[in-house]
Amino acid sequence: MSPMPTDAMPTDATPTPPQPPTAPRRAELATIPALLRLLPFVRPALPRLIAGLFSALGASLAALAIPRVLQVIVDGPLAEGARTGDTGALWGAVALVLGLGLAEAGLILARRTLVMLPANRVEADLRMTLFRHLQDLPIAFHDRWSGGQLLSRSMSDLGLLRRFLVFGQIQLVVSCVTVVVGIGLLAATTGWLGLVYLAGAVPVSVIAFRFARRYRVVSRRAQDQAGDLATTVEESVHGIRVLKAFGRGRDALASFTGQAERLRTTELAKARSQATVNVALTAIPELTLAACLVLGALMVHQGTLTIGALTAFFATVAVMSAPVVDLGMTLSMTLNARTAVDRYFDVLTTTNPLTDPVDPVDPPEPHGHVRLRDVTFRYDDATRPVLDRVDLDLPAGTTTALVGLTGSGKSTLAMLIPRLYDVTGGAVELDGVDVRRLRRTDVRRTVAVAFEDPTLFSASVRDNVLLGVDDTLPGARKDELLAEALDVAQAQFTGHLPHGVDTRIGEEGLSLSGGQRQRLALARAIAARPRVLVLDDPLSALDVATEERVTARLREVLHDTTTLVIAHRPSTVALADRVAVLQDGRITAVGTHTELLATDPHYRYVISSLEDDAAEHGIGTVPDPDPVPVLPPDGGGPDELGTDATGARL
Ligand SMILES: Nc1ncnc2c1ncn2[C@@H]1O[C@H](COP(=O)(O)OP(=O)(O)OP(=O)(O)O)[C@@H](O)[C@H]1O
Repeated sequence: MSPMPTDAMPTDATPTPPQPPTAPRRAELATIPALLRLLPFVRPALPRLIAGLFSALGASLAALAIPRVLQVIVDGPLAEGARTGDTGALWGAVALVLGLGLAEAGLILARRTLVMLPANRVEADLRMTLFRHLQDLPIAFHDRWSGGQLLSRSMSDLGLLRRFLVFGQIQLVVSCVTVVVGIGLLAATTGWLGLVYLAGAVPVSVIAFRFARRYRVVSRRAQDQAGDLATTVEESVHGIRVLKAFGRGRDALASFTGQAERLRTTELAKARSQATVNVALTAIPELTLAACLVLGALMVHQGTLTIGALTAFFATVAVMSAPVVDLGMTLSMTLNARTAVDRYFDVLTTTNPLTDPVDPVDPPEPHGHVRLRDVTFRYDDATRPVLDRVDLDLPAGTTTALVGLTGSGKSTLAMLIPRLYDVTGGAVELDGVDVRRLRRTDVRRTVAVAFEDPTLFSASVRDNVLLGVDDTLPGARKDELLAEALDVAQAQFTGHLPHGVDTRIGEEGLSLSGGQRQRLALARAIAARPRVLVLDDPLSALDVATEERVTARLREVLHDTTTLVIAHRPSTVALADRVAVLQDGRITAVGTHTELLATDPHYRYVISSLEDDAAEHGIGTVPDPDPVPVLPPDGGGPDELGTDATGARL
């Protein structure tokens, strides 16, 4: 996830100016083509949605037929009854009106029933597709996109789309049909009166068009701001310990309040725009109606219109008034849905450059030989490469420690091996095959990683540790792997958890200490029984005694596994057969710890600074067989990585 936005951590309570959305955006389509992008998802639900649409149209036509029947009643049986006192024919007409009313109610019920279920299905499909795509997208994508933006796109935007499918789209079509048919009927049956009413449609259309243009912009802004706000909530909850420890709760609150205020302002602008259009859409038809009342009365008086026709005119206008008054709401729902579609497809159309090859190579019998050939790597938004023509050979079954100053690119190099990023030059090879020519599943079956910052999921210890284990293995074998991995990682504490290895841990489960979490992450990497193991400083949170026990057990089990261990503590170097030194993006030396101490001043310098750190924190160091004086590299001035000659960070 992207780093905390600057306005999430202000130094004072002054509201910061509106920020651009943290997520990239693309060129926009017009509303209808934009909404049609949903078609592949909506297609399975189309029969029911179309049936729902016809039900709604039927209900609308039944409503429009009632005024026609009223006209017939008023001009026929009612006028006849008033003259002759015979009301027999009236009851038949009343029964017809009742029948039409019941038909309208029944069709509305049918519409709701038909549309509700498929719309929920479409929403679920959209959500699952997005989640699958997010899982597939490379880390580089997640570096750029904030969590809140992805959360709001997969939750609130899809909720908007469901509401549009259930109500908005049908209402839009039905409103248009009702208004067009209604105006046609009025013009056909009442002549001038109908045309005067039609004249009111001109300002209504202009206002609706202008509203749509304005509302689209503000709707997009609101949905983006909601995503940014969700990011701030996520980061504040995630970083609650830091905020509390540094007493920055008030600042976080001020920042959150600023963002929430901006969202409120945008929502108010939305509501104001909608209210204005609603007033216009209510007032214009009412004014037109008043004019029609005067004209209608005159026409009846002149005998050019019957009372029945005038009654039917007003009854028809009553049926049409609801869609016209609701037009503002229907339009805003449509535009919100359109924004949601844009935001959804912003993510879904992001292509993954890190895909399986068209013609993958079947992996050879895995031995675990890793080779980085002339590897260059530059992050997308960086100006210069982190790794520059790196050559590193990790023979099968060997353990290599990677050592370098902070920021020298160790973690980056480690992430290239399981192909979490693709090299920008050169190649990473597994048993002689470029990892880009292998299926990603084959690469990740061969390579397992334990990161320094261990992520545990809201699941049992068992599920967390067996995450990388083949699902098809028999239960007894999985139990064996679990027990061995927990033993190697010295995670015996899991036996004392309330439900042992079935205890739920992670965000929604039991909280564990940093060292306990690290040991489970290490156990997870070991349980996968990979041919290649990448350990990114996996022991940093352990105390000296535990680290020693873990190191001893790791040495036993790693004897036939190719291991690259990133060492931030001198004692971690003890795990390795040999050490590779990373400096200024290049591997500058490879050898045993003793050889490098004797021959490589930069290595001595790095080890010395690691030892200083370790001493400061009271943790283990590598027993030095032959102490060598530490020389500062390159004359001892502060280097570009921000350390001084003593290795202290500046
Ligand atoms: N996602 C990213 N996007 C852009 N630059 C990045 C990204 N991740 C790391 N970097 C940059 O790449 C360089 C190397 O980072 P890396 O984490 O690989 O170093 P490291 O040697 O593992 O550091 P440390 O010892 O502190 O963990 C740093 O300058 C860092 O700022």
